[in-house]
Amino acid sequence: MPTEIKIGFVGGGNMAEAIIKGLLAGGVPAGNLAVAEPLPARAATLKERYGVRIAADNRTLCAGCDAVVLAVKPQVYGTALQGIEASGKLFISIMAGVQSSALEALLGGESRVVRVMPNTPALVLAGASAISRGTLASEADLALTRRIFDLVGTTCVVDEKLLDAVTGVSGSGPAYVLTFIESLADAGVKHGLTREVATALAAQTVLGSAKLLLETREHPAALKGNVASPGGTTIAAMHSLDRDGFRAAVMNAVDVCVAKSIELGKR
Ligand SMILES: NC(=O)C1=CN([C@@H]2O[C@H](COP(=O)(O)OP(=O)(O)OC[C@H]3O[C@@H](n4cnc5c(N)ncnc54)[C@H](O)[C@@H]3O)[C@@H](O)[C@H]2O)C=CC1
Ligand SMILES: O=C(O)[C@@H]1CCC=N1
Repeated sequence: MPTEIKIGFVGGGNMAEAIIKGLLAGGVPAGNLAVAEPLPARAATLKERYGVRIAADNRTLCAGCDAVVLAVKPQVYGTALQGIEASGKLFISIMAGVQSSALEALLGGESRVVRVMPNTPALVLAGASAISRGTLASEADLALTRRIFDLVGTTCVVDEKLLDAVTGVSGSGPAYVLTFIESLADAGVKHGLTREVATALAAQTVLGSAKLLLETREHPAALKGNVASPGGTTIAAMHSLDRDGFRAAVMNAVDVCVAKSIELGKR
């Protein structure tokens, strides 16, 4: 990561904080990072925790940066970017749904836009991000964006049309997985475990299963088969999950999430 690059964040919420943490861990000096955040208490927290500069407003922020991360909610980006001078900068949007063409049209000029769909495990440097480049961004812009997001987890490059699917799988995915962990822990409590023990067992089971899958590169069904002994406990549980529509529930949730991402992009 070039340490001289100045990176600004429009919006200093959860995802901005995650990326800031990664950049600092990757050796970018705090003095080269700036945030424009309208909530004074939140801005003060970011300054105190990370030593980043706080810009007076979005225009001032953008004027002093080489790359600008758009980390506001999709519903407010129109007002957040009013009067911003786009030329000569890279805009990295992490907003769900918002197309690079819409940003290019709003920013005007030769605006270089790269889109990223990260996720909240970036906060502990274990995120998964998919990246795609707008029409005016260069290969170097894509490479720089990838280097930034490599600092907070894994990255891949996809066609922009697939970013809604990415949102359905990994962008929103932590919420599904955490609900699964919560349910598994609830079941443990129902059967007599303490909340603390049940949650620790459930969370480690998800972490360990993911690690097993990523390290062996086997198909999940094959690894699942290794758990299920003939006539044993697991296959009885799997039958119950299938009867209750577990897989369909997950796929339906992703359908709804993808549709919502597409809808956000049409506003
Ligand atoms: N939270 C998540 O899991 C993920 C979120 N995203 C995307 O990241 C973006 C940010 O999400 P979060 O960090 O979760 O939201 P957040 O609500 O934590 O942060 C947004 C921040 O923007 C600030 N803000 C509001 N209006 C502003 C304005 N006009 N100018 C500058 N700042 C303004 C808010 O005060 C807030 O601190 C969203 O567009 C979302 O689609 C993408 C992937 C995952
Ligand atoms: O819920 C949302 O809209 C954002 C985008 C992906 C995760 N959170």
